Amino acid sequence: MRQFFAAKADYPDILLLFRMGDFYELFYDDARKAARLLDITLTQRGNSGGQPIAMAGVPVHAIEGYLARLVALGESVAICEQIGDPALAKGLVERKVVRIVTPGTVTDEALLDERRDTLLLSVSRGRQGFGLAWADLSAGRFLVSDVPNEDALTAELARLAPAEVLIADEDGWPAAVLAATGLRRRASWYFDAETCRRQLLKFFGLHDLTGFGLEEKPLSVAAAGALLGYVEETQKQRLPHLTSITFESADEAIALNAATRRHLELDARTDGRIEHTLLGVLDSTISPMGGRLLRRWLNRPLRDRRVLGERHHAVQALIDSRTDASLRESFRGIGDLERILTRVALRSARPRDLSTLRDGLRALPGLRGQLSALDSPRLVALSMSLGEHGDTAALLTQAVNEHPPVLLRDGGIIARGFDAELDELRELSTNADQFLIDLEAREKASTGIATLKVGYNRVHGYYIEISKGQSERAPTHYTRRQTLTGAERYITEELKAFEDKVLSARERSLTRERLLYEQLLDGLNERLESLKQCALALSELDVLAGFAERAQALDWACPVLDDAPGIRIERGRHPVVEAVRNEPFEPNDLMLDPDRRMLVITGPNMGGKSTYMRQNALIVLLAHIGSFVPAARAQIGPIDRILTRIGAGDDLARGQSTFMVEMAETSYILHHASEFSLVLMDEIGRGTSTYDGLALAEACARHLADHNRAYTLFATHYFELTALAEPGSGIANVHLDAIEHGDKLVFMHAVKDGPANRSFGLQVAALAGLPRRVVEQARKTLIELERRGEAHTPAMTPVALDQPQQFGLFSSPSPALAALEAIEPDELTPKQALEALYRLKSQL
Ligand SMILES: Nc1ncnc2c1ncn2[C@@H]1O[C@H](COP(=O)(O)OP(=O)(O)OP(=O)(O)O)[C@@H](O)[C@H]1O
Repeated sequence: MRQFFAAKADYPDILLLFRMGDFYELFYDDARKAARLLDITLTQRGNSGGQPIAMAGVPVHAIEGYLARLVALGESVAICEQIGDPALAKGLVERKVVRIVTPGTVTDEALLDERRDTLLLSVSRGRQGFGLAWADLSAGRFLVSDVPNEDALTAELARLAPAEVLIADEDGWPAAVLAATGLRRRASWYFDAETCRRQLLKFFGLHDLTGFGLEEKPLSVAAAGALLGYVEETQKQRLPHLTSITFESADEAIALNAATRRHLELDARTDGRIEHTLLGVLDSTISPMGGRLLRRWLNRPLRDRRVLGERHHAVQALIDSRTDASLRESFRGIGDLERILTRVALRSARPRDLSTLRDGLRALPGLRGQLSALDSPRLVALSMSLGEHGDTAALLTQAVNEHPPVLLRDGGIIARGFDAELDELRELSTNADQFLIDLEAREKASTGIATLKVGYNRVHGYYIEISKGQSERAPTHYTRRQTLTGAERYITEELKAFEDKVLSARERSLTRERLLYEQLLDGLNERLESLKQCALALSELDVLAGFAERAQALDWACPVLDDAPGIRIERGRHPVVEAVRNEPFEPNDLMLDPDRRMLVITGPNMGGKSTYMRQNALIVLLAHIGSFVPAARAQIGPIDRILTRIGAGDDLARGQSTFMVEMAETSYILHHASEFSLVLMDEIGRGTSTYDGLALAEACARHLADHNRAYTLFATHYFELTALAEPGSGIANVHLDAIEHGDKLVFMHAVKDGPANRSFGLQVAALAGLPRRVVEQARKTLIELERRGEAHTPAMTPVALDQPQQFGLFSSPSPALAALEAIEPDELTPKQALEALYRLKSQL
């Protein structure tokens, strides 16, 4: 226990797994926590200070599975191993923490999600905003950025979805930070900008940070330094694969906040699954690294139209030359080079990593050959980045067996003919039998003793055995080793030498093999940078070829991104709805420009309003990651943000009601939308009473049209809003329709100009299975309301809206009005008139 307490003292905040024979044991609170998290049995063992010690354990052979579960839950774990051979230890075997596994720093293949980056994020703060630094240790990527305010920080957290977040142990952090998984508080001094700067300079061996563009960025530097400190502390080894820091500027990307990502279901549905998301439809990449790059692209649509144009052009070139299919075929054998290279750098690469790397590099000449014929600047650049790597492939071909075993431990990795010494050692152990047969024959011949035998036993080793009767004839150079009842056993110089060689040969061959393996890793590490480049180029080619495949399979078109403001989409479709529907999808156009900035979309429930709005956002987004789009034609001017307010989901966990969430998201939109933003507003105002809702919806629509001047799609059930589309307002009406066929409703799903004239709410309710009696009752109430409403519903004008009580469906006449109606002015004296006026006033 003393040993345990000493180890635990260094890791008070994380679970300590303490190796005891075939188990890793946890004690006290760690045991209780692990028992809860892992559903393992909590037991007791011995006493400490009169109290029983709580204990829980997991078997050593199953550790990776348990670690994976803990890490997924955001837990960190220190692993305390037995050092040295317990059989040789005098007394207690020595133990030491050799490995710390944290959610954001894992690099073991078994603990990582193959198609998703695992990020460690560090956040610093100052008067100008927040600094961010994040690293994907499994890929050797290290990036920083800074954001001016809490909103932008929240958006970045949603984009990066880090597995672990480091912050200074201080108060007042924004809610989004505090809600992050794997949140770890570190002492504030870890975030000291000057110390961090020195730390970065030391780590990268630099004199200043200008090369990384970080000289004037103290917040980013603080975040990066704190991150690096944590990584060095937990990894307990050199990190040669972190070679630089990239500054990522927010202006380069189309801004998407957390709500927009959620509403558009880019790579996860609200329930966290990826089926029926944009990524689910879009991802046809072959390699895991391609899959990860695509996810990064999807979460960060770019604004640089030159880069995007090159991507579109590359996809078109792959389609035109029909190269995409064969290219994709070559990717099948390539594997996850990016993560393999990290394991090479961290020296945890397994034998099969090397054979996969070898096979990948062997495929390069073929790939480059396929690319060389293509006239696309991006593909040419990628082909260059692939590099040659012929010598590395040759080295690995010579060095590594075609099909090496899984583990280094048992040898058999290094190929024959690569190293003479290893070959000889292996020869010795495998050819021992033949040597002994030969030796026996030779000795028989030279001594003339026909019964002479060569044998082996574990205690005495090799021997030559001669029966008692013949032992007189043993030559003098035979040394007696053992006497049995019927025989004598001897050893000779030659046999002794052979014994030494053979017995140690296996041991020596394994040692030799390990040495050669290390040398091989050294060699690969010298070429790490260019190999990493190659892996990145392969990932991008995989994504682009995947785009080409999708474009053809799903009939998508190349979008045009140009300077002319506006969004013009012909025959656009919703990629996900189209993919999951059995019936054909009805394509729809969109036309927005500076004179037609807002569409008020009306139509029946289930008519397709939400689908239409989202499809346009997804088309804009797809165009900005370099993909083709589900439309016949798409021409898109500059876009800076996509903002959405769609559907209502209670955020009860954060103590916000449906309406509160709706208004908070709307407020964000009104504060952030510019004339280059695409805004989707779905049924704003429905979370409150009719008048409040209508008034809010109208005011928001006006603000967006007049003030933000954003491209806005505004779906609503308030027909009153259709009156906003006055000439010169920049607002137009479009609608979706349905037709009644007896009891049935047929939704047309086609977007037409002008406002809708009916909502079909009751019909849709009936379709949804509402009891007939309820629907009938609703129908009666509706007729009554419409009768009353007709008398009171004026056109939608700003003046009318200032007096909302005048046009609502539920308004009942005021007593003052009734009294006024009863007054006959001609029959009143001036005094009575004045009194009536006072009475009326009091009735208001
Ligand atoms: N263009 C289309 N072509 C074919 N089917 C469509 C189309 N648009 C929508 N749909 C189908 O209609 C369903 C309802 O669409 P959506 O949710 O967009 O309607 P809505 O008008 O927003 O309804 P509500 O007002 O009730 O929210 C979708 O799930 C989809 O299956």
